Amino acid sequence: MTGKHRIVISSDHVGVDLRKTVAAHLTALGHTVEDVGPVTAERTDYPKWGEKAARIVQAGGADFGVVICGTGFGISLAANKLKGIRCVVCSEPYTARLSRQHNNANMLAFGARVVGQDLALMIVDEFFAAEFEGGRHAPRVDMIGEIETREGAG
Ligand SMILES: O=C(CO)[C@H](O)[C@H](O)[C@H](O)COP(=O)(O)O
Repeated sequence: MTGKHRIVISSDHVGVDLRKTVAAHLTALGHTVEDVGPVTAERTDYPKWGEKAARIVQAGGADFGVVICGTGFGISLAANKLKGIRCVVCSEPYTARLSRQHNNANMLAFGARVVGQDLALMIVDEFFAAEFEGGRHAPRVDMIGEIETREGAG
């Protein structure tokens, strides 16, 4: 999946400013960005924003999701509750690239209290420039889906 993507982005209250910066950056790069909020930085709860973006990715309404909270942890944990979502927390570009190449991550999370704006944009650029390599990595990613299936049936 090279080139331009459909990307949904959300945050909690901590990530609002960084989310708007990242959304503008991705739009300027030619991606189609759906910013699902929140609009203001009024205190809110990260699980609902992680779920909101993840449901859109899961339903095929976006190719990828970007979610931002204070650390990236809470909002990624919520997103990863949905079957088919592989949301990774990245605080630097190397793991962002590898998460696409090896893990076929379909959502990227980071913390607005962890990374600054410049580093966040480097992380995003690396994530969206990389492609899943398939090969030996494909059955491992499939195994994650099989765990989800077994868990759902249990
Ligand atoms: O990082 C987060 C969750 O993993 C959140 O963005 C918040 O920073 C954290 O939950 C603290 O919330 P607060 O109401 O801003 O203190």
